[in-house]
Amino acid sequence: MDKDQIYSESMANIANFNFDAQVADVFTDMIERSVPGYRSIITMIETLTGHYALPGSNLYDLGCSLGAATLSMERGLTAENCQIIAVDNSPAMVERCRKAVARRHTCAGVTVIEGDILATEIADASVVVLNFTLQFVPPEERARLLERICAGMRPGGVLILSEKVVFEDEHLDELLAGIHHDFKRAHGYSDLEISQKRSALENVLVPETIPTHRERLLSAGFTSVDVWFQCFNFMSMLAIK
Ligand SMILES: Nc1ncnc2c1ncn2[C@@H]1O[C@H](C[S@+](CC[C@H]([NH3+])C(=O)[O-])CC(=O)[O-])[C@@H](O)[C@H]1O
Ligand SMILES: O=C(O)C(=O)Cc1ccccc1
Repeated sequence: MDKDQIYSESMANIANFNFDAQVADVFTDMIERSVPGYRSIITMIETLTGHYALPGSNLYDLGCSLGAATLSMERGLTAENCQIIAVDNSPAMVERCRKAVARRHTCAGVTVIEGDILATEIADASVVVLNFTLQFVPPEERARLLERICAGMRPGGVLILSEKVVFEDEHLDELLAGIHHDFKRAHGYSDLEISQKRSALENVLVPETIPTHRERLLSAGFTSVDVWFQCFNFMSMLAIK
């Protein structure tokens, strides 16, 4: 696995973060060293898929990157005749995701689509995964996307929504952001790398509070919503239709 060193040298201008080939090449290393609990969430998506997937339904991985959640869904799937649809709008990610899926010969029912999740039809779904993707969608588009996802789901289906979050309590917010930086330092990132990446993510990754996510999911039509995993300022919610 290639090591993420994208922000290791001092940069005069820091461009907005984007999912290009340079990021795609190191993405697994980057996300594992940057997101506390990422591996646990990926593993649990397997268990959750086993529990919620309904026979003959569709399963979606929206913003699939290299397909880590897609492959986890595929491993956990026991229901018959399901289709897994993985979508990402980064050509570099999609190209690598297709290769990863092709390497697993059990992945007959997986389709990888290069496209915008804001324009992807969601139909007859029992499991939908937004694993650290909604945070990159413009805030004003988020409610409409969640409404469309809910409308395209079967009753009893689940949306797994993982996000970086902020906290209303300013002291707690600073504390958990600081602990996240400690986590990154402990995983080999320098203060320069951490601060340059923070600048690149400004206005690109827009985190919200847990109550904002909960209320919007309920307004979108989900009946039961709660956090099932949290590590510092990263969490994952279940929203059941
Ligand atoms: N509008 C959009 N349409 C399609 N894709 C999008 C859009 N906006 C962003 N993306 C894609 O969403 C992904 C977000 S990464 C997901 C990790 C993965 N889920 C994982 O479980 O490893 C999270 C992170 O980097 O923190 C990128 O691949 C973008 O190209
Ligand atoms: O690195 C960070 O500070 C993050 O917030 C997580 C992240 C992980 C991978 C790509 C973009 C953001």
